[in-house]
Amino acid sequence: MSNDRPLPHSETESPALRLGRNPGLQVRHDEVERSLLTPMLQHYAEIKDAYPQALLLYRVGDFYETFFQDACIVARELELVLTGKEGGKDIGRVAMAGIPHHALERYCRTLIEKGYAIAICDQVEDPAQAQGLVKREVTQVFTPGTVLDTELLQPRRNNFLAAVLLSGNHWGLAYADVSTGEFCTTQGSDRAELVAELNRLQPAEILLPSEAPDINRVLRPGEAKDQLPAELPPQWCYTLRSPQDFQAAEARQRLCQRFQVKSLEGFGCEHLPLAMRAAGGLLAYLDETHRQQPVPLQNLSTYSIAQYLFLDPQTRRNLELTQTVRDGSFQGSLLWAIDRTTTAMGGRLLRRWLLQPLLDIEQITARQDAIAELMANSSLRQSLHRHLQEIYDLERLAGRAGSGTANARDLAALRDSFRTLVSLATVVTATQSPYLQALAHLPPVIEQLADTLSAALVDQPPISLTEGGLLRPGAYPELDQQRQQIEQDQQWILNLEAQERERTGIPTLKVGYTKVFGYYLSVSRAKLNQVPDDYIRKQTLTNEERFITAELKEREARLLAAQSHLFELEYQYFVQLREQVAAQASTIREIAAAVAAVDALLGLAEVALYQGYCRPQMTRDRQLQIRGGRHPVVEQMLPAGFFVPNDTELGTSADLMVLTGPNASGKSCYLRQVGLIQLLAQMGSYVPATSATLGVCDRIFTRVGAVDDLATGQSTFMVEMNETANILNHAGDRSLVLLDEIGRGTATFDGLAIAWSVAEYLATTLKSRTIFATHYHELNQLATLLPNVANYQVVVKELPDEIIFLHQVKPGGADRSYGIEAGRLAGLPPVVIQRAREVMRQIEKHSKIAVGLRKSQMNGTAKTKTAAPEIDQGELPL
Ligand SMILES: Nc1ncnc2c1ncn2[C@@H]1O[C@H](COP(=O)(O)OP(=O)(O)OP(=O)(O)O)[C@@H](O)[C@H]1O
Repeated sequence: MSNDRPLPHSETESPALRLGRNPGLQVRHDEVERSLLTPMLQHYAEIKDAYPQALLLYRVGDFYETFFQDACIVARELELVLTGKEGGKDIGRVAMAGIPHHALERYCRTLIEKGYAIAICDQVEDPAQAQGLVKREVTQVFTPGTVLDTELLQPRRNNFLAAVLLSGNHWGLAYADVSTGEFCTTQGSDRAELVAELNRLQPAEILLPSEAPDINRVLRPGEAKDQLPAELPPQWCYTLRSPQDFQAAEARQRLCQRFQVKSLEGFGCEHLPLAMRAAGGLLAYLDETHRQQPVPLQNLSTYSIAQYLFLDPQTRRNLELTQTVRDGSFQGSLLWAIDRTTTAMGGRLLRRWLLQPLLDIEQITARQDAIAELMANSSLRQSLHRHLQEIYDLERLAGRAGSGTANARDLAALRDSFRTLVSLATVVTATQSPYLQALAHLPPVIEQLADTLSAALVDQPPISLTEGGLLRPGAYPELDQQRQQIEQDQQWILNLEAQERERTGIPTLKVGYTKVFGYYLSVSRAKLNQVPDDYIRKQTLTNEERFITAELKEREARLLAAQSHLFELEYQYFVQLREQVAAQASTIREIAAAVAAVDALLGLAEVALYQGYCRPQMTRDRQLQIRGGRHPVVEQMLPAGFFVPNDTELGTSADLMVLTGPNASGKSCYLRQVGLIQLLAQMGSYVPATSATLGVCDRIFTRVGAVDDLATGQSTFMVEMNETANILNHAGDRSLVLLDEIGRGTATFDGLAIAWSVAEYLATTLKSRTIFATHYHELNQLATLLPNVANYQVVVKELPDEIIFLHQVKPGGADRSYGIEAGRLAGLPPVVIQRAREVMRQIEKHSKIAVGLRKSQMNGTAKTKTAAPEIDQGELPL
């Protein structure tokens, strides 16, 4: 249902508008004469002035209401009914849309996902006690990159806030996840690398210094593209910030102050000005959005993108690492196929490993060693798995404790996790891998915290922190004393019923309690004549009369005062406990990182065992040898045993493989399989093959499929050419290049010419290890001309009426694509198929290129670069 309907004209048009505006437009909060608004709307408008960049959700009774322009947005985005509310004298009705308070989190999540910032304005006094307008204040501001609330975050994904600083072609990038405290920074000199890095992080919000007048404005995805530098993709959410926060001196001072250091030398960015300035700009924003309590961050860590295998955005997309190309779903992605982690922390780390594969063989080997050890010990695996199931999200819980937002259930979750960690330490004592050993030696403070929390907190505390029931009896003598007094008074009230029944002779007399009237004695109408003189009438109902006595009132007052004092005390002791935990936030996070790594490795060990993966041997040379390789995702999608394994050999004799074969025979699948095996190996995982020896790659490039990029106004062919240019400008002899059907989107002969020269350049100049899948069978000639090119084909079995796909990759070149056969299988009308066959025969007979190729095939195998095929588009005599 769309409620994006404008209010009737008469409802919004009013003489009280200060500014002239087009009739029919919704009135904004800053367009009306304030003094004419109702007191509540005046207050709303004042607060809205202070938070112009956010949607203001204003608590009224059981609803969070929005008014004016925010109401129109909220109604549209959340598909809510847009109503109106009387705005005040001469104002008429103004737009209003509300969400029920109990559904706040759900709706906030949707708004944040759509890139809005939200300010929550709560009632901060009891409406029953309020004199006049209830006091309200903004208690929380959520922006897409700064949310801390667990309910608003996805458990298995980081929620990154990034800050970007551009200076010519140079750039600085800092990012933080406020829920886990991770805070990193880097800089570089190629903007394409910046975009690739942003693509890896998928930030929820990017801060950008800007001279634009509307500083702090949140540009939602796709909005105000013209305010962004050309390279920065518009699909993210950007917040424009004052350049002041990004100035070197200011940024440096802010960072030093925050981390209590004299220089940033220890963090590695003292001499990386752009990295430092981006980090300072990011911190300034966090300080502003979390004024009441600073976000607890881990120490700033400086990294270089050259430490990791470089994957550009299209390669990440084409290899379907975290989502499929077709519909963006998680199912069918590589992460889906290999994620067997138990904890959310492990899930987040595995995603990071996948998107940031390693270059360092020692680091890769360390992960492989851990996987091998886990694979060899099934009881260790089972025991670890059982323990991991009992460990909550320590990273985020530590963050909530540190930011003062953890409730008693969060501390109980930490307590239970700490206890599990203590027992887990004994499980891993006899292990070898440093990854596992990291959990064997728990810092003593973890056990101490487990004891403190166990002694203090009840087993299952309530969510509310102000209604008692949080702390265990016996833990705090002061609370016990208070409880004792309360119990005495409660007992007195309980005894009162029997006592009064006896005194009055009314056997049905009862003691009751309501929130509004407190304790009372209830007497049925029939027995009213037996009520003693000291009873004070309080309330009359149809069948009964309710009374109090002076003594009951006094006890009640004492009881309620004692109870509220108890709740207050409990809260204070709870806050002390929370502070004790917060003080250890960084130790907890270190343990969390170790747990996450063990979880990720355990998951990889299980995939390796159950999917039959092997340990790849990693080398420093250029060898790429795979025996019995499989596509890790496709093999899981097919029934067991259906996937046909294939070998690959590159970097020894041949650098470039020309791969031909009929449509739908499995070329693209094979191409991706090689890329995925290399990537899995460099993240430290085992790989789907019977054996593999793999030289470490510096970059993997893919050019697969053809998609129009309508957003940037580029045609299919231009996208293809841009991507190819990017590959040729960045690939080297350490890179792996996977090209699928280059040159397809233009005239056949232009396409073939481009494909030929691209392949030749890759093989002769760049010497990248390359698989070049193509339907231009003419490219098979390259193997006769260049020593490091080899032909492979995906073979099919040809029967009289059909072809059978064998999905086997074998040496040699295919000479047919069976494209017409594929068209027939897809259901093209028989008459079209028939005509296509005729046309095909004519082309084969008369095309000069076909004739040229036949000639050159007959003329032998001279290995020279110049002997390209005779390409001349002849007239087709159809
Ligand atoms: N090795 C294999 N074992 C079993 N099935 C496979 C194998 N390789 C591919 N397939 C199946 O064949 C289908 C077609 O494969 P793919 O898309 O790779 O073909 P293609 O040769 O690239 O086709 P086109 O030239 O039309 O793009 C895949 O969806 C997959 O299910």
